[in-house]
Formats: sequence, structure tokens, C-alpha cells
Amino acid sequence: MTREFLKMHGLGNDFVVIDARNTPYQPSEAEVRAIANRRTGVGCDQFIVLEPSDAPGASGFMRIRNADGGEVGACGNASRCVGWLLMEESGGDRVTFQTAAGLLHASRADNGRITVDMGPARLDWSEVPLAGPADTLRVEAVAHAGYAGPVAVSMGNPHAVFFVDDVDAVPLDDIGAALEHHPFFPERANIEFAQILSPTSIRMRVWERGAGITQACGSGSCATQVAAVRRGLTERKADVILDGGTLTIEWTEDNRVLMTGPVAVSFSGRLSAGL
Ligand SMILES: N[C@@H](CCC[C@H](N)C(=O)O)C(=O)O
Repeated sequence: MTREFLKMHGLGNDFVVIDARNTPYQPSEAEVRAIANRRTGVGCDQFIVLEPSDAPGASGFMRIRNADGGEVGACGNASRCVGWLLMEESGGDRVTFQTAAGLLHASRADNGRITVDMGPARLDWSEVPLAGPADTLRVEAVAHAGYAGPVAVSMGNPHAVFFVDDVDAVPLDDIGAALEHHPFFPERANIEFAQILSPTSIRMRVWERGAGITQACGSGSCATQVAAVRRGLTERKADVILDGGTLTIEWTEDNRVLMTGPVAVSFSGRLSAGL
């Protein structure tokens, strides 16, 4: 049986989205890699399957797989896309859905943008996780290639945020994989390099676990804003400017991280039997 899919993106971070609420779908890692392949498949950074959820109030369960086939707990840009899809379906202005990391709440914002409450930032070393006790405000064990120790944050997935003076001078292609696989990250990590432009504006580039360099990372933007506030570099609400565009991130006093940004549908299609 072939499956219908939607190709969506958030600021160029792109997804194949499959609705499996009525017909179960559990592709193997090799099948996800084949679909994500940009030459011979559809091509995507993440592969999203919307499944039924038994959580009270949830409209579905968003299962997230990276382009390498591995399953992960969070994806901010895909959360806006799935939130938008579910609100279009219901005609409502807000929706709750489930992920491996917990329940997420999405709502409509200005100019067609979507806000997702990405939940709490997790700041203890064991929650990121790191390989051993460390101050997550400055993880010196991960200082690398002249870059000082990053801030470590979990947004339901692990992030390490390095602050630099010139983000465009960072050779992300050369050092991203080594940092993702650094032995101090037992579950690997998403790697962000960030440059403070003003108290309300950060420029950030990302190397994603399981996907490499992407145009944007929603959970990475949340982690970056949390890291910047913890270091005293920005106000609680700031714009994060990525290669693919801008997200607005607010870290509230009660430890909720609110992410607002656009969603887009690129095309729909049907996976061929070979995929
Ligand atoms: N692109 C995503 C993050 C996807 C998961 C990440 N690569 C991981 O392995 O944790 C986002 O927008 O947050």
C-alpha cells in the first residue's frame, strides 16, 4: 500500500508528514532514510507521523524521526506545522497534541503565524542529558576548537548553545558532526552557534542531530533564547534569526518556552511502492 504525504516546512526546515490516525504506519529506519533522501526520495530533515493519542484532550500523537531514521522527542518547526494542520481540520484557534516529550499546545498568532508552548526548559545535567555532573551554564568538557563551553538545555531534546562574536565565521560543516557525537552527550546533541545582536535579537546557525545543517531549528531557537537569558545576554522575549527566517521566542517567568513563527505547505504526494 502506498501512503499519501504532505511536504511542509517551517523556515526551510522541511518535513514529510503522514497522517496515520486511521491506518497505522511504522516505517523502519531504512525506510525513513529512503524517504528523506534528497536525490532518490522525497527529501526532508524530519519525518513526521501523526498517530492516534489516548491522552485526554489531545488531537493526535506527533511521532518525530530525523532524516537518519532515529526517533526523537521534540521538533519545534514541525510542531507548528502539525498544530496548524490540526487547527485547519477542526476550524479552531487552539489545539493540544502529544509528543514523546509531553503534551504541546498550539494556537494561532498574528499574520498566519502559529505559537507553540514548547513546555519547560530542562536545565539539570541529567535531563539534557550529559555524561556526568556539570554546570549546564558553561559545559567546559565540551569546549571545542577554540570555542568556550556551551550552555546545555533540553527542550525535550538535547541542545548545546555556543555563544560567539561572529556566527558566520563558524565552520559548522567541519565541526558540527564531532560536536553532535561528543562523548559528553550520551544521546548526541543538536549544536547551536549564536551571536547576540541586541537584547531582543539573536543570530543563530544550527547543526541538527541526525540531520546536519538545517535552515532553522525551532527547539534549537528555544534552547538558544533560554541560554541567552541564563547568561544575562537578552531579555525574556527575543527574535532568533536563522538562515531560513525569524522565530520569536519567549521564556516566561514560570518556565514555559513560547515559540511563534510561520508554517508552509510545499506540496502533497503519494509515496511510491519502492519507498
Ligand atoms: N528541526 C527540529 C528539531 C528536530 C529534532 C532534532 N534534530 C533532534 O535530534 O533532537 C526543530 O525545529 O526543533
